[in-house]
Amino acid sequence: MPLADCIMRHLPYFCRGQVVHGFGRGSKQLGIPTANFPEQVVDNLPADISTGIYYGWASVGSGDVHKMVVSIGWNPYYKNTKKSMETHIMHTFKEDFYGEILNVAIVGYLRPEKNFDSLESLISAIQGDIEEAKKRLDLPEHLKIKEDSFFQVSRSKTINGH
Ligand SMILES: Cc1cc2nc3c(=O)[nH]c(=O)nc-3n(C[C@H](O)[C@H](O)[C@H](O)COP(=O)(O)O)c2cc1C
Ligand SMILES: Nc1ncnc2c1ncn2[C@@H]1O[C@H](COP(=O)(O)OP(=O)(O)O)[C@@H](O)[C@H]1O
Ligand SMILES: [Mg+2]
Repeated sequence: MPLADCIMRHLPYFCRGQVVHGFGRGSKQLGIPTANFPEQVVDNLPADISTGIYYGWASVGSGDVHKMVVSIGWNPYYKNTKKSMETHIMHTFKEDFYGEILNVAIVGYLRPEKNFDSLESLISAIQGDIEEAKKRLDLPEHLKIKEDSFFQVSRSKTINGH
């Protein structure tokens, strides 16, 4: 089966988990903070979902649903030994949300993970991903996922306190 078919079979992919600390490499200082999922959520990803850069929707706790990009893999630029799943939400938050529940719906695939010659080229690739994701998420087929009951449930759950 072609790689893209393999990936698309799993999309949209919904998952949630508590936001944990990453490697603290200062992605925040670079203007691109990424909310990291715990190991358990990463281990639960379908075995044949390819590592790479994806886009979709995300909410924190019972908050609003925003556009997001997510990186799944070993960050070849940093040569991580542990697979990570990190979400950058296209929204300015008033404060950090470590420990809160992050809800994500992955709807599309952008590219494989790559190594880069410099930090600047990694940053501009990520900025390119963000712009591309913003555009693609305006397509009706993706916009409808924003309204999915997955996000509604997380809202009512929290509001009703169970
Ligand atoms: C949209 C997006 C694309 C990314 N693409 C790559 C990539 O191609 N190669 C790579 O090594 N890391 C990539 N990263 C991961 C960054 O290297 C990572 O977010 C950074 O190391 C910060 O890690 P930290 O949260 O542990 O501080 C990407 C991250 C995002 C959000
Ligand atoms: N727009 C955003 N997208 C993702 N995380 C954000 C955003 N704004 C603030 N944050 C906070 O920044 C943290 C991630 O920053 P980062 O520099 O990647 O550190 P870490 O290495 O701990 O993941 C998230 O866990 C979250 O609490
Ligand atoms: Mg991070």
